[in-house]
Amino acid sequence: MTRLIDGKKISASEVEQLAVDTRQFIAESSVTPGLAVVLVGDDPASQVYVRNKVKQATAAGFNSTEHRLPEETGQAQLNALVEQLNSDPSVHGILVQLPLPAQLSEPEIIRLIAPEKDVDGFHPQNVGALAAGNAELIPCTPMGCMIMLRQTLGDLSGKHAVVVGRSNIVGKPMAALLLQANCTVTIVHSRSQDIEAICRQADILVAAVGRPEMIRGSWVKPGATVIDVGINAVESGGRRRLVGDVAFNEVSEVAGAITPVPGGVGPMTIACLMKNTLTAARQQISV
Ligand SMILES: NC(=O)C1=CN([C@@H]2O[C@H](COP(=O)(O)OP(=O)(O)OC[C@H]3O[C@@H](n4cnc5c(N)ncnc54)[C@H](OP(=O)(O)O)[C@@H]3O)[C@@H](O)[C@H]2O)C=CC1
Ligand SMILES: Nc1nc(=O)c2c([nH]1)NC[C@@H]1CN(c3ccc(C(=O)N[C@@H](CCC(=O)O)C(=O)O)cc3)C=[N+]21
Ligand SMILES: [Mg+2]
Repeated sequence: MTRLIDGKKISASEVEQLAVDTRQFIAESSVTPGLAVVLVGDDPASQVYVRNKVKQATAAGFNSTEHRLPEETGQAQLNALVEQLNSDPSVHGILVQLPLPAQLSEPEIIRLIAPEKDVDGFHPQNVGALAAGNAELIPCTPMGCMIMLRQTLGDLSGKHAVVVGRSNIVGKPMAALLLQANCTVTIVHSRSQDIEAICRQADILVAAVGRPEMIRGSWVKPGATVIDVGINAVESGGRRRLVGDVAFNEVSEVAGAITPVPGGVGPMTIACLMKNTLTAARQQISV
């Protein structure tokens, strides 16, 4: 029988522990961690994530603020907001929801965020620290995947991990964390050849592609652990629903353990954002 990795449940227990740690932090420091989420435009999916983030931040005992800017916002205007948040001592974590509208530069805004407040872990300084194996602020989605993998498998040493996708926000940091955990890591992407055969070698298969149900049952080694990062909205029978990058029904007949969509990686991402916010607050008050 395949084991379901319940991200909703694991994230709830992470947030519960975090609320305890936060209460203690506030008692000792008299500082309440603050998270600022910036949303440019009105992408409906982003609005869902932002709402979930603000809700979880409140549950963890943080102050949280939401900054909504119109779709046609210019770079100078967004830069000014980030600079204001950088210099606001009540804000310990800043998250700018991606992707940004086309007229705005993502690299420019990511570089502008104060590295110690970069709770996404996307600033070049934090990316460098991750590559060197000494990061404090680790990208939330890969961190959430690692928590689920450790809970499922324990020590990951020597396992062959295959990551499908090489984005800066998921694939690359995921591969870095798996390497740090002593896995043998293979990354495949849109130019790779014979992806199926490579996936079939994986003890750990992480799909972060953005293609609905691309990974089929025949691509998976019996007993493998499968982590599905994909969040894809599809229409079926006139209804909109979410599916992952993994064909869940097929793959769950082969895999040893698998994450569902929804209820897998998504809630873990938000729990890890909260963990990073507390980490950031700790670092900022200790200087
Ligand atoms: N659950 C969560 O918390 C989160 C979920 N997501 C979801 O995860 C998925 C991936 O997100 P993200 O990393 O931002 O996506 P990107 O679009 O930035 O990257 C997708 C990656 O997949 C590769 N790819 C695309 N098509 C294929 C193919 N046919 N075969 C092999 N590789 C392919 C691309 O290759 P190339 O580089 O060559 O173009 C690229 O590296 C999306 O569904 C997204 O919604 C994202 C973030 C958080
Ligand atoms: N700067 C930045 N950082 C991000 O971390 C970031 C981002 N931009 N842009 C978009 C992606 C996507 N993302 C998700 C977060 C939570 C869920 C989530 O909570 N999903 C739930 C519910 C989903 C639903 O019902 O819509 C689930 O999978 O069960 C999904 C996706 C973070 N991202
Ligand atoms: Mg992207």
